[in-house]
Amino acid sequence: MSSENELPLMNGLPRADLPTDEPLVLASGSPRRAELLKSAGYQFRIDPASDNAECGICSGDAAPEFSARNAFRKAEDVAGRYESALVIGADTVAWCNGQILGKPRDVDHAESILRMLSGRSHDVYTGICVWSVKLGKVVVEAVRTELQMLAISDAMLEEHLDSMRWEGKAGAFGFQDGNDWLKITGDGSASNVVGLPMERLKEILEKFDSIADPL
Ligand SMILES: Cc1cn([C@H]2C[C@H](O)[C@@H](COP(=O)(O)OP(=O)(O)OP(=O)(O)O)O2)c(=O)[nH]c1=O
Repeated sequence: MSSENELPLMNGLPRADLPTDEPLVLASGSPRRAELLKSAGYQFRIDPASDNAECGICSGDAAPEFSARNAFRKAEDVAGRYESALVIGADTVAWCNGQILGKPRDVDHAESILRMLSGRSHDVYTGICVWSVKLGKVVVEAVRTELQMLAISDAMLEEHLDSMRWEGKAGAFGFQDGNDWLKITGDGSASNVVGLPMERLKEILEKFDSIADPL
């Protein structure tokens, strides 16, 4: 087990009964999402969406719409593989100063993202899509968590970049990595920052029949 899995935010995660008898499928290759679902006690299989299911960042996109759209597209891609499945798609981005900050392309990109976030308040949005193939119904939305990044010194930045903990993570940081320069402000969800809003997922599953839209 990695140290990421031992963080308190992975404990006591809420879980709901599924709204249909379909098998639960996580349409994501993110190890964090799998860990969150597993820690909450869900039984599921992992079947990541194809890389081309996601659309890239276009100018004018805002993070809530962008993350919800990509969560939908990932779920749609995977739902097409099943006769019966309750598919969860998700997409996480940081949002600062009107810019969407996704996963860094390389270390230079990670550095420029972190220099932008340093000392600033910003948001993390996770788009979530729950798709019932059998019912032909879907819920798609975006959940926001507000964070404050303290000013990071050059030495802290260098240590973080050298550690490679930025890799594959939106905003070039892992909240779960326990950096003391990152704080959630307000009552936002930590699991949302790490890739799946577990509290909202529980509500979506509980209310699925009444809130899901027909496809
Ligand atoms: C902000 C933040 C993001 N992340 C991760 C969650 C996601 O894995 C990743 C954002 O990339 P995503 O494109 O949302 O997901 P992914 O590429 O990892 O997986 P898939 O497309 O198959 O669903 O950043 C953290 O682990 N910690 C954090 O604090």
